[in-house]
Amino acid sequence: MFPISNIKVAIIAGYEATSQQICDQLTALWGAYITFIPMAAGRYEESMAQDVDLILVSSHIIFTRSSPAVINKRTEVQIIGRTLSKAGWEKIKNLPDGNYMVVNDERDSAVETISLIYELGLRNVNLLPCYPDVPELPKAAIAITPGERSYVPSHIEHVIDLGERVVDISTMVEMLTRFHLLNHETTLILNEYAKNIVSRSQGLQATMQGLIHTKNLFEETLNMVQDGVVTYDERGKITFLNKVAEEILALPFSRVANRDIRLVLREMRIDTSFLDKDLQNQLITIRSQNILVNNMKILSRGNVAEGVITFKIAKEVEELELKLRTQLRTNGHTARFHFSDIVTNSPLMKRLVSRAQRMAPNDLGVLILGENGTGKELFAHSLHNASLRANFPFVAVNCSALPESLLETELFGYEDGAFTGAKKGGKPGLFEQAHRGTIFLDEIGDISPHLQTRLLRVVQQKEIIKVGGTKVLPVDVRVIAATNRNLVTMMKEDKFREDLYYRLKVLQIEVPPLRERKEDIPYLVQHFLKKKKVLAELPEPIMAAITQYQWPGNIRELENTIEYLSIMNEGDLQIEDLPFSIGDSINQAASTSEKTAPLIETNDSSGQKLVPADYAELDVERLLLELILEAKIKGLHTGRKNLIKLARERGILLTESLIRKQVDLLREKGLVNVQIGRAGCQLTTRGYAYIKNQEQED
Ligand SMILES: Nc1ncnc2c1ncn2[C@@H]1O[C@H](COP(=O)(O)OP(=O)(O)OP(=O)(O)O)[C@@H](O)[C@H]1O
Repeated sequence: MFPISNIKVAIIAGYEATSQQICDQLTALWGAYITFIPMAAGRYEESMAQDVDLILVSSHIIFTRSSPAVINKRTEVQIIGRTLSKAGWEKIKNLPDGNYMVVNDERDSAVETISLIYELGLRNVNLLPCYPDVPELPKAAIAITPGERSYVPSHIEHVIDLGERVVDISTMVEMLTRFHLLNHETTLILNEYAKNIVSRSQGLQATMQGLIHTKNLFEETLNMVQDGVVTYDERGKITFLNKVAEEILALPFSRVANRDIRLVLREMRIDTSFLDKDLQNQLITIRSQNILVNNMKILSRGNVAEGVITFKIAKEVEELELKLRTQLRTNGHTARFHFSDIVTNSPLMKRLVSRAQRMAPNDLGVLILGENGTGKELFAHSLHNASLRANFPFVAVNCSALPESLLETELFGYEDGAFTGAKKGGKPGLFEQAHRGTIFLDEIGDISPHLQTRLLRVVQQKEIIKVGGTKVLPVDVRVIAATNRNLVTMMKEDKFREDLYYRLKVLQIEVPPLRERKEDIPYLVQHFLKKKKVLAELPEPIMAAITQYQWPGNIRELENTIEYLSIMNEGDLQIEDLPFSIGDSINQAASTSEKTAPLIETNDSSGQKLVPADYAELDVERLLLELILEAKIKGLHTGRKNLIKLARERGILLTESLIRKQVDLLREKGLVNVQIGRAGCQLTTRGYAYIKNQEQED
């Protein structure tokens, strides 16, 4: 354990009694911070033998009397300034003109007291020194003495006792500053003390108050910081500990103030090697707690470095990180599905689900293969939710959705200033955001060779380097990848890295297409109808058509079809209400067996006869522009499917290929804009004008 106070100060005065008296005064004020050792002038050696941090001498005279040989050159020496108490000063401050003897235990002390009284402002009196072996007693009827009544000549009847001289404020401030003890608490003590003494240096006191205020403000601010902060000076002496640092080290600042930082840490069995360099976030152990430590040197005075150490409790950082990750999960990085969401009636699929359930708690990578829309993502979500990482983020990335450079910065993040326009402070990548969770790399077969190489590093070494950075960041992420492409063929064609393939496919799941598990179709239809809550079941002919269809878009296509039928439903669903592709394929199947059958010729729900449009008679250009406008007004997507549906409502049958061709022509004429993706086509200003003109002509 540390002693109550580690700072030792020797007090040397002409007489032991005087040094004891000064010692008592100072101990009463600062005993909690400093140990004072009283010494008589004749016993310097003894005091020097003690390893003290400072020697306080009662006057210049005592200092010059001591033999230089006995003054330890390394120990600092400070002269004690003394003054009068307010009560003592009150007794003399209005004395009338005249002679007064000033009595003390020795000549030097008497002279000192005289100069003090003059300095404090009593100038109208004539003060004469008087001490035990004075050659000639001064001619005065009144004696003034600072607590040394016993030396007053016996014939003097009128004695003014000023009381013991007291240590001046400036001496206290100098001593406290030397030991970095000037803080809020010590300032309060100083202020109280100042009320009862006459200060010899009023100006200095005011300046000091200002400095103390600034310092207190600074320290209060550091006490509000949530990290532990320790500062030390160029000699390695501790100059400040904020409250958090006191808690982490379980040490009050007063016990370590001005002590060597290395010694203090070593006494606590803390590895001090971090003090030799500037470092960030090194993990050390303090009192069985994992602490992240930062050490920074500050060149504030010439070339000598002072230092600042900050401590963070690693658990708190982890908790914060966890909070951030929980937040991330609520911000979208979360797995929505569980194995129980996989609807199936196929023995093949049931076996697959049970295999996947066994893979889930294992931390190995999983490669999911299968055509588009077969449910690969559903499996990835379910694997994560059934794993030990379920409480951490699930980050899904579609590798084919972004251009290479963007995908790279999304995945790995970038450092501050990595490229023009890079966000200040850099950006964390998705791998970082998935830390302790799972990253799902969908369409992995679409990534470039360069990214394949970068990915290999993460999968192999579990570490990333940000774009434009050099720092290696460890990440703890499980990788689940999926693709509809044939990676084995791609490897043979040198389009996919073999080492990456084998790393990814430690565990493999192959989701069969819907046409290979037809028994799932009615089951899934029922499931999606229930979800839509519009229809209880589908009419038999539609159900038959759906079961017959090959479903190239698999479950996604089936789900969309059910959604489409729910919208189309007006109580009497017909086969022609099926999306064109399905109806088309059924008809194609029919036409191969019955070559004479018309493309589509039936009644729709309104009893209107639908026939393929006679395009020669139709202003297809105008029709399409109107349909696009109508879709826009109805808030529908302007894709081909909706345009076909709207045309049907007008009793006109359009084919997808006709629409595609026609839209191309309209675009060339500047009447429509075609946007890539799901945005579909939009009328241009010219397109609107065209319709308007046509209407006017009509
Ligand atoms: N067995 C199933 N039970 C219920 N819904 C399913 C099932 N399989 C797939 N789905 C649904 O079908 C849609 C497509 O599934 P998912 O996105 O998982 O397929 P995918 O194979 O990842 O597709 P892609 O390769 O195009 O990314 C989703 O809405 C999903 O919820």
